[in-house]
Amino acid sequence: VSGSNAVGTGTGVLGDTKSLNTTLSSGVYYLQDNTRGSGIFTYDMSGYSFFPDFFLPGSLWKDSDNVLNAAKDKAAVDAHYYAGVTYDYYKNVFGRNSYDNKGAAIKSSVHYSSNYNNAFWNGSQMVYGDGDGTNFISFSGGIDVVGHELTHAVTEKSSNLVYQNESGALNESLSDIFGTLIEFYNGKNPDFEIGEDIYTPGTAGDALRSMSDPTKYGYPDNYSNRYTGTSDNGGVHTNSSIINKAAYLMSEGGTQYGVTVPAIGRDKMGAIFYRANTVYLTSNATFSQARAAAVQSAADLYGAGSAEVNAVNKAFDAVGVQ
Ligand SMILES: O=C(O)[C@H](CCc1ccccc1)CC1(C(=O)N[C@@H](Cc2c[nH]c3ccccc23)C(=O)O)CCCC1
Ligand SMILES: [Ca+2]
Ligand SMILES: [Ca+2]
Ligand SMILES: [Zn+2]
Repeated sequence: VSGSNAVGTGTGVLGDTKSLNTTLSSGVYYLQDNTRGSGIFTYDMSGYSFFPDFFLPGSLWKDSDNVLNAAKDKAAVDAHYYAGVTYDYYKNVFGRNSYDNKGAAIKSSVHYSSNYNNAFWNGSQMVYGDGDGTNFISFSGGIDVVGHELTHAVTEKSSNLVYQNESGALNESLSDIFGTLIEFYNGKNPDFEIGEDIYTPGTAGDALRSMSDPTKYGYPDNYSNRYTGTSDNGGVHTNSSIINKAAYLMSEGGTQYGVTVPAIGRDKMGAIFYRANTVYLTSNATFSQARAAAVQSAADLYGAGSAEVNAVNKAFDAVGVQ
């Protein structure tokens, strides 16, 4: 909508208060943030569940008084706010202006379908379900989930890794890696777990995946244990854990299968994977090619004989990827 910039307040999925960039138009406030790129727009799908995709994005979220503290507001508040944090991360850390580096408008829809236990990037926008309330709560309540989804858009505009088999697992891992780095950038209860804030509200301390110990949830932490079947596009959400573990080891250090990896920290790990995604990886990249891309990226950034290059090699050794 066309109108004037406003700042509202809202309550998020976890009950936390945050300020929101909104737009005032004809006496109505909209979740339209004009301060970032071509804007961040958050829409309402109202739980409509009959062929919902046909109705995306839904209607631009409107509010009467710029105070979004009702129960149905929470998912919209977090989708809007965390999209802004994700925009800020890519802009401030890598100088990237939105997911296309050309300031593309960022669109999110919440209350997708009914009891929808997932979230996704559909090629044009982010879409969030509310969960069934037992297995999941509203997916936009997880900043690592929001960062994960928007990173699919970054990857699409960069390496464009094909969403199946090893390239698909790399695609998935990049989304978990940057979803996590965005969670650390935001600074609230950051961890190397995925989806912990929106998974099983009745159970504390669990998550969808763990980058620090994928085996906690039955996922592989080495190439020899990779899934080679066809479900989930060839196990893209399973084999991603192998690369996730390598990224974790690079960042935090550690030893597995007799290989010790020295820590280089989150920021350098992020810089290496960002350069790999935007400069070296091609759409059909294998895990082995990802190792080469990460090594080359580290060499470009820190020098051929650097401790960073050594850490990258050791990390991929530790997960059995040559
Ligand atoms: O973006 C993605 O990779 C996932 C998108 C999945 C999807 C793809 C196509 C159409 C609909 C949904 C969504 C997320 C995901 O990892 N989903 C996993 C785990 C999962 C979420 N809800 C589930 C319900 C049942 C089983 C598994 C799941 C999956 O779809 O496998 C990413 C972060 C959290 C949710
Ligand atoms: Ca997390
Ligand atoms: Ca839980
Ligand atoms: Zn994903």
